[in-house]
Amino acid sequence: MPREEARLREEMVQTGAAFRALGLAPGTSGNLSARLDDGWLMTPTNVGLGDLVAERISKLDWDGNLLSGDKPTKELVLHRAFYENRPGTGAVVHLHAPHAVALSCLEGLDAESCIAPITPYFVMRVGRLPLLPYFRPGDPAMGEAVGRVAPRQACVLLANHGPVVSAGSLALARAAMEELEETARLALLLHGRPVRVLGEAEIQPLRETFGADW
Ligand SMILES: O=C(O)[C@@H](O)C(=O)COP(=O)(O)O
Ligand SMILES: [Zn+2]
Repeated sequence: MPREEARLREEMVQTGAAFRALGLAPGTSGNLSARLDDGWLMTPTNVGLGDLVAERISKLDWDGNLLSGDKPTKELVLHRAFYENRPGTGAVVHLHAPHAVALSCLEGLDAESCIAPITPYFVMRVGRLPLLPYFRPGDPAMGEAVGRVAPRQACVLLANHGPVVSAGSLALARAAMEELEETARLALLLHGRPVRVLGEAEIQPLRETFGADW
């Protein structure tokens, strides 16, 4: 096995365990993927992210055919939507992180960006967070909807389901996901209160300096 593939498998195991330890991956929810030179690694379906085994992680070719490992996540279409529509995507993470899931169940969210720019770090790590409609998990239509926004947005929130984050690497996707969850917690804490959000003049230099995915 190529050294980079072996390294990525280990990184997926460690990342899954970290999400579980943080309480962001309850039960068998959530899935991770990472890009290889000749396809993708994806977490198997129905396996807790805290219980991943490196050799059993699914390896797929660019057509989505299983090359080795266990049956892949049912959200294959969701992950592919980012890889195929967002150049530079090196990893995709979907979790049922509790505050982000709670937020995804609220009525009346701004579908263009359902968390306001309340802190600079959210702007730098996540940027805008479009809310997509509810889809049954694994629904190919969800992949199509994600594919339409992926060229412009690195992260989305699926209504009544949870967040999906793409980034250049698994480490960056993890950082963005943790920031998204923390900001969702803050947004819920602040819900119903008058909130000062960052203005365009404050956001612009953050975009320029950190190249967030806007
Ligand atoms: O919500 C779902 O069913 C999936 O999105 C999920 O989080 C876990 O599915 P698998 O990756 O197929 O286990
Ligand atoms: Zn899910």
